[in-house]
Amino acid sequence: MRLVIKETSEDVSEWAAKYLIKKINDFKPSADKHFVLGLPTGGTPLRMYEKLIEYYHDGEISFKYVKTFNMDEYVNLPKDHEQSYHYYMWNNFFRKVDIPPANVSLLDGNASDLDKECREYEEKIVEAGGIDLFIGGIGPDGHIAFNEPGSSLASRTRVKTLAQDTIRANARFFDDDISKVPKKALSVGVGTVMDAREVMILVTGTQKAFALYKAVEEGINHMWTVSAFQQHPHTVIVCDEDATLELRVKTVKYFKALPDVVDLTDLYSGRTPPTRDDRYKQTDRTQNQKVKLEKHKT
Ligand SMILES: N[C@@H]1[C@@H](O)[C@H](O)[C@@H](COP(=O)(O)O)O[C@@H]1O
Repeated sequence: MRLVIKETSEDVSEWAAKYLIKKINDFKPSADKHFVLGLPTGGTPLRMYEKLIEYYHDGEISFKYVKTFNMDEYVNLPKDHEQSYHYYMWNNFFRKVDIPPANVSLLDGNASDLDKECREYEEKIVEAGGIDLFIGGIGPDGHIAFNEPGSSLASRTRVKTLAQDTIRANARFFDDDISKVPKKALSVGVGTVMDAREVMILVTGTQKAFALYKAVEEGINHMWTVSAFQQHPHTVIVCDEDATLELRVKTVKYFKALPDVVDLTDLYSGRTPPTRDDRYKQTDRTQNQKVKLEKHKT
């Protein structure tokens, strides 16, 4: 396991976005060789998605040959409900990049046979060739996806009843009304994520500090399901300073002293990254060219 400690949550998002871009670009995906990506929802990865969209507009990354599998979805929440993970993913990411809709897989929490839905999801992952990189976040109780404390560390995709802590934590998305939070969800299992070739977990904020300590410094324990990744050969946890508050100084110093997991400074191949203003200018230029062409035609 590698722990990458960045100063702020903004730096975590930037690092995670660049890391993913490097992984996809190094993979050189094509029509017959898709990069298969596991994706999370929640507040933590939101800024990473925004950055990926910006890099997509800058021409640094394409998702044309990427297939995605999301971690989880609430049961019985309509897909177009603002808090459904379908809504989150389409509105915060998918429809803003060039991923073909057919390449997107999300669990259907409204399926008539939920067990069948989960079984087929696992089969679909296998058919896609397995997941190259699974990105995840964690709950304050150390759960990954919806693998609540006590979940089997060998679990596969299935229906999960949410823990009271999770319902409470997610009430912020449902008008702070606990009664509105769905009580069940479909979730990939810990075993499903463990099967990925690589796992990247994002952890930010003091509210996650105890979970990070359990994940890194204590033993593997099904009461803190993220701790399972100590046994994964390629896990990188990216966290901010706030999330390290419960770690020993020794642990923090050790990980900070390690050389970078990968050099991400070459994303722009030595060029200066375009600023937001540059991007707007580019858009203006494209629009102006279109107007000129139209005028030329008439
Ligand atoms: N099922 C999701 C998890 O996949 C997510 O990691 C967690 C943390 O969310 P946040 O990033 O908003 O703290 O929330 C939910 O429980």
